[in-house]
Amino acid sequence: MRFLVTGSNGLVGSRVCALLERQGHEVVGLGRGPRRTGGSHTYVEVDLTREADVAAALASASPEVVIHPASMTEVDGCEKDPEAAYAANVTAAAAVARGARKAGAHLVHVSTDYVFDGDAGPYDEAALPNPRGVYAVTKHMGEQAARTFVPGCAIARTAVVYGWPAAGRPNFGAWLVGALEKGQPVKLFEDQVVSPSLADNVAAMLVELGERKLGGVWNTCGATVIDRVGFGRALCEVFGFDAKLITPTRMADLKLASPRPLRSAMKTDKAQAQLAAKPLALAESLARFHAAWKAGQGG
Ligand SMILES: NC(=O)C1=CN([C@@H]2O[C@H](COP(=O)(O)OP(=O)(O)OC[C@H]3O[C@@H](n4cnc5c(N)ncnc54)[C@H](OP(=O)(O)O)[C@@H]3O)[C@@H](O)[C@H]2O)C=CC1
Ligand SMILES: Cc1cn([C@H]2C[C@H](O)[C@@H](COP(=O)(O)OP(=O)(O)O[C@H]3O[C@@H](C)C(=O)[C@@H](O)[C@H]3O)O2)c(=O)[nH]c1=O
Repeated sequence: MRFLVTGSNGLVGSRVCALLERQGHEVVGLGRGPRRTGGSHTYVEVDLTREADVAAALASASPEVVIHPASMTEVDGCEKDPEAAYAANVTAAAAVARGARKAGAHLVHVSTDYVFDGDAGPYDEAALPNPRGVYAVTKHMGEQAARTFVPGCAIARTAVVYGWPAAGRPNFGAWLVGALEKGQPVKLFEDQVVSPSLADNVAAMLVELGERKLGGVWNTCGATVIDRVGFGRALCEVFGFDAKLITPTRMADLKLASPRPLRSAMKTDKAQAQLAAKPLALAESLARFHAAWKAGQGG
């Protein structure tokens, strides 16, 4: 099948492209600026906020499936620059969805657990979003844009994505490993309960949603619900790092620009039951993360 993947220089997009290539699909990756990933897929440089350029890229690629992970993902950055957040998370999402519609392509639109207020997680796919903060609001608007132009699209929500090697901005897992392996202390939130997700596992679920042209909302995240300190301690056990380097802290103690949900974990029963690519439990995800890290170190 012919796939178009946005954000192909980013963490999720790069893993989606790599997996599609391994599976023998034709892949066109769209990214901003020069190509920053390997692989043999076609790469096209496009600023997704430029609607005419997006339309031209989609028309020329003529994909059967579009996977759209590209986004402004710096949560505090979005709060400080709502214009940029709106452009990247709403205008671009609408442009990609319009292009997919014109091409007659299926759309897998990638979104976030942060569409929820976090007052009552874990959430299933039927739960009603109540986004707080500019990142969350614009991601929710992006979902609506995708559904407007491609009603049969998949809305794939994921959460706290980590992977090695890190592509795109530093991810939570890679940031932790980088600090802990140097013996640097870290402060982790004990009061934020999430569904950490290994990038390769997320990619596998997104690709399946594309291949099977499934629509509707899907929680495409890890299967384990855990707070950030619990994640850090589990990571220390798998990597052999000193868990005493972790100091539990509360989110309110850090003066972050954007509000964040406290309990935005998501239920994975639907994906577990209906997808061949199952959401992985934390132990398995961390084992794979560790193996990738060791391989990257030549060990
Ligand atoms: N990472 C996480 O913890 C989570 C991510 N998600 C969602 O998953 C998706 C993928 O996230 P992830 O891969 O981690 O994010 P990354 O930040 O690693 O990648 C996003 C990519 O989008 C690109 N991009 C942003 N704006 C534009 C633009 N105007 N034109 C072209 N490309 C653009 C970025 O380009 P550039 O490199 O030039 O900035 C970057 O390569 C997003 O939709 C995000 O909201 C959901 C929950 C958690
Ligand atoms: C999680 C965490 C972060 N921090 C710091 C690091 C950083 O400066 C800031 C924000 O951290 P993070 O980037 O990991 O957290 P955050 O930006 O909230 O991560 C979110 O990203 C977006 C894209 C999503 O959609 C969410 O699912 C979620 O993964 O807080 C800590 O000091 N301790 C912690 O336990």
